[in-house]
Amino acid sequence: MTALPPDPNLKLILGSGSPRRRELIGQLGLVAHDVRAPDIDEDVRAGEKPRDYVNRIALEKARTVSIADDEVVLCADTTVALGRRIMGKPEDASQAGQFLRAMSGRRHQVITALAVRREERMWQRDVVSQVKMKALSDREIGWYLATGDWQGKAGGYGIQGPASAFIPWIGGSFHAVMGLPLPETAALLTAAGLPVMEIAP
Ligand SMILES: Cc1cn([C@H]2C[C@H](O)[C@@H](COP(=O)(O)OP(=O)(O)OP(=O)(O)O)O2)c(=O)[nH]c1=O
Repeated sequence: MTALPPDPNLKLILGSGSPRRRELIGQLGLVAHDVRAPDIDEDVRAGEKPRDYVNRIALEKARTVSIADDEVVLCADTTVALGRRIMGKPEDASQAGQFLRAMSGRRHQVITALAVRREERMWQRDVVSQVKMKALSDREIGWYLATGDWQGKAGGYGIQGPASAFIPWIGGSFHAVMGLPLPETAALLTAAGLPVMEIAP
């Protein structure tokens, strides 16, 4: 991964409509100059493995967002994998319920892929985390679905919200499960020349 020198005039574009990602870049002390949500087809290809899928989607998002030469765009994709099964954002509460029943009492993986682009150069990383979900009763699933918190979240749950009551253990990065691994994000943006964690002279 080639690293470019820091350029104080470079502007950060958040290539994501996810409010979680906007909040998480704030933890790195970053404020996006603009937010441009990518609009791409997120369908899984036949036989595609979860890790290949998320990396492909993150790259496609970063290619799709229009940027000027003094801008760098950060895109990400998060998906839940139960073995080879890919669980994206559920279409409705019934599908969210199916996902939760499938994950109940088991471990699954959450993969977040990052893609940073500046002009035609691309920097990419992925982070794989393991998440254990306790055995869920129908009552617990019903309660969670009624909160509406499952909407717009891969696998139909958010570790940062009420579903935290279902997750006794994770191995990996909490922030990556939530949508953006922070050390890796800082490293990719730094490599692309965006000043992150710089001490003013
Ligand atoms: C597993 C999990 C996912 N999520 C969220 C993170 C992502 O926003 C979402 C997965 O969908 P993504 O397709 O990664 O992102 P998005 O559609 O929300 O936004 P964009 O494509 O514009 O970047 O699921 C949580 O917030 N908490 C969790 O615990």
